[in-house]
Amino acid sequence: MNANGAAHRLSPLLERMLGGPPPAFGGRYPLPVRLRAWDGSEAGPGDAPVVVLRTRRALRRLMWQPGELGLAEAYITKDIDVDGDLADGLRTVWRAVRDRRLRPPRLSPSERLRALVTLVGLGAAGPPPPAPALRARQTGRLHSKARDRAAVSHHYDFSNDFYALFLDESMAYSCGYWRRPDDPAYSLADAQHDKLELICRKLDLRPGARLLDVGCGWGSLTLHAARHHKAHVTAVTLAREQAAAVTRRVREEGLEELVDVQLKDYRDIEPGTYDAVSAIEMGEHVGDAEYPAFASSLRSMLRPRGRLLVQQMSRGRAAPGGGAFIETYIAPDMHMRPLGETVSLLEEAGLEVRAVESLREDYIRTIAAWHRTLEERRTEVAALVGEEAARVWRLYMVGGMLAFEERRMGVDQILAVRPDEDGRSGLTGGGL
Ligand SMILES: C[S@@+](CC[C@H](N)C(=O)[O-])C[C@H]1O[C@@H](n2cnc3c(N)ncnc32)[C@H](O)[C@@H]1O
Repeated sequence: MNANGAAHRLSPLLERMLGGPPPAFGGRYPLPVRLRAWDGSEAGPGDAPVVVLRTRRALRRLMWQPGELGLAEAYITKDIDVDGDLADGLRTVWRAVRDRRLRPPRLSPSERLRALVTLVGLGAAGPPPPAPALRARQTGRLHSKARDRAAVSHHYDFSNDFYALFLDESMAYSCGYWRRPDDPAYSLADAQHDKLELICRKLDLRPGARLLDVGCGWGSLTLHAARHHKAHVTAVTLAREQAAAVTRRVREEGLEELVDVQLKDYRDIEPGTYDAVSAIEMGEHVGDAEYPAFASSLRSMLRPRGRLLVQQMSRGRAAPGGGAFIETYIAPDMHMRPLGETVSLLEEAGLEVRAVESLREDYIRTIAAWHRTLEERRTEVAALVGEEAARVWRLYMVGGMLAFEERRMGVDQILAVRPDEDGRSGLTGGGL
């Protein structure tokens, strides 16, 4: 073993930089992971997940951009890696942050100087490396129509072929409803079908009913409602590639009489009196200040006693966005809030909330299924979108799974009605 190897020189430095406040009886918390450096040297606990610093450039990234984004970018560019299961590695780091055994880097001026000397000694000091080209660049006023269009385009116009590689055949890009999770023959496609059916039942869709599907994605609910329930659907998306795909699918299935696809912002939807409105994992894009007006416009689109189904992710008030990595590489400008606050906002808009159902565990299963397929098809994925994008998506999937597993995020279906002026809801009480 090389006791003078890079890992041995880095380990105490990182412990000093990142270690939480010392435990009651002195000493420092050891790093929660084992380090393996580019020269093959290793340091740290023997039974911990192994973080591999493949290059000296990894240190430059972390030095110039400490924290979540620097770490993520070092992973994306393959400067660092996790040996074995990425979820184990992230889970370990996340728990150490949660338990304050790790903290954001903080150094006194003299420690900073010593850190620099160590890095120079390792040949790892230098200017900041360029960021990966996949970064989203957001300009303009937050949630202006132009900025929202750009944010939506960054994520959803990325590549229809790529999404088709890992979504099930319905192309649902939202949490499924796993009715029989213990049945090995029960698949993601079954869970998405059961989710779509559940939504149609909650919305009481009957032949001829008029549904407005706001944020229709690649058309999973739109097509299901038209195909199986003979509903007339107005399907709205802000993503050009999605609108083109839904239009093509509608034509292929001969559903032109039932479906009208509109490429537009929800703020530009023509007034209507729909029997039902759905917003399936679209509200996360709306923004905090804009949500009351969004909720009002959903209500205004309903006829009296019409029903609304919102499926939406939730998150603690202290961390309403997706975090630095997701904001920069996946979906900029997302805003989530605790479930109860969304319920209040819908009620303040004049809607009556009738039922709330949590699907948190279902999202762990849904993302696990997407992730499994992306891993099984990793060669095709890399050929289609490139190795860096494949690594962005691996990080996104694994990080998302952990967030739902550890209850940092939730996802819920909220059923609401627009009562008529005499207060009648059209529902008869319990039981949907
Ligand atoms: C996560 S996808 C959900 C897709 C679909 N509902 C499903 O379950 O598969 C979010 C959708 O919201 C749409 N969206 C986001 N912001 C929007 C806006 N300002 N106006 C209209 N649609 C928007 C996106 O275009 C995308 O179709």
